[in-house]
Amino acid sequence: MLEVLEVTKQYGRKVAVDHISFTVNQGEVVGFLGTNGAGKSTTMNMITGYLSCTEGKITVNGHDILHEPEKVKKQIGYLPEIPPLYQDLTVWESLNFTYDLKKVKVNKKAHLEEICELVQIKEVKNKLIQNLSKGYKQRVGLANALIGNPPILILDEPTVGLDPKQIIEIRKLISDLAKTRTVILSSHILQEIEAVCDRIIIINQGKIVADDTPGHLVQMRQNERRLTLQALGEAEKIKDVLASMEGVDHVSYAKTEDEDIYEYYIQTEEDAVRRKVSGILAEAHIPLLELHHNKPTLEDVFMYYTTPTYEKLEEIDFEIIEDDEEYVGGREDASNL
Ligand SMILES: Nc1ncnc2c1ncn2[C@@H]1O[C@H](COP(=O)(O)OP(=O)(O)OP(=O)(O)O)[C@@H](O)[C@H]1O
Repeated sequence: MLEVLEVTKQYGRKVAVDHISFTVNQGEVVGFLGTNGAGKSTTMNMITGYLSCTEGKITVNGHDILHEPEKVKKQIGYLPEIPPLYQDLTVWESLNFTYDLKKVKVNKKAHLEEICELVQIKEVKNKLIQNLSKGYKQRVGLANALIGNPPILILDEPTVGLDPKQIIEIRKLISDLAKTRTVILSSHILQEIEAVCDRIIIINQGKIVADDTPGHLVQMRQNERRLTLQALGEAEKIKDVLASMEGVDHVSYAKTEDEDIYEYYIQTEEDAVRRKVSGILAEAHIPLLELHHNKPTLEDVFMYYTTPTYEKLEEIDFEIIEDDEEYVGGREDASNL
């Protein structure tokens, strides 16, 4: 079990990680999510002992990374964002070098061959690392992390910079590895996290803002129903009609390519609103052209926990005409969750 307890990291006056705590149990596959600069790499570097904590404590199966670094490091395989590979070694030389550094005890040749088979790098074993594609370099990085059979794998953005085919291959490889190991995976790619992880930790500005299963995080946003519709007529009048409906929290609108048609964005916590919209508009003799119910996705969850209010509005795919003060309230609620 990995335990991160009230851990803080300061770079000079910059607080990169701020009193975070979480536990990862054996066999869990945890996605570590956050925007650029949120503190993911700093946290991973502290867990793996590459960086010391300014405050707090990290233990792996009861061993403190600060006091028993060798014991902890033996249990962790780390694939940093940029794998540190000696470009002028062949793949096989690189693996041998890591094996020696890690002072692994199992039969060398058999162990390294098994890993080459697992990450599918047998065919490039004798190639110089500098001549490998980025996808293969990532596999070699992963192979290095697997030397010594560590039960915990920490992977920092393992698919960044890879082409779509390589991404699919590495993702499949991670899923296979996760069957028998504890994995902490940092990524910006939500489909990746959703495909591989059974738990998500979201970090924002150095603080943990969410820690749950992907399904439950999405479910918690179910209350926030959003309807998008297009209707024909005068925008302000239509907006007033929609806003007058019981259960509607907020309405905004934006231009479409057709100058008579605006798109309306309704925020509500009641499913009944969706059922009543067409009737209300018909009563007011307003032709309804389209109506969509936007179900929350993991992307919505991520945006909810990591986006400042003003960006949240900009992120919507059309020009916002209204100022939305209710979003400000919503944001404050969000940070309390
Ligand atoms: N060595 C350093 N000195 C000073 N500040 C640093 C250092 N390393 C990171 N930071 C700062 O600490 C914060 C967290 O950085 P970190 O690299 O952990 O974020 P991240 O979530 O991994 O981001 P990314 O997704 O871009 O890799 C950022 O504001 C970053 O600028």
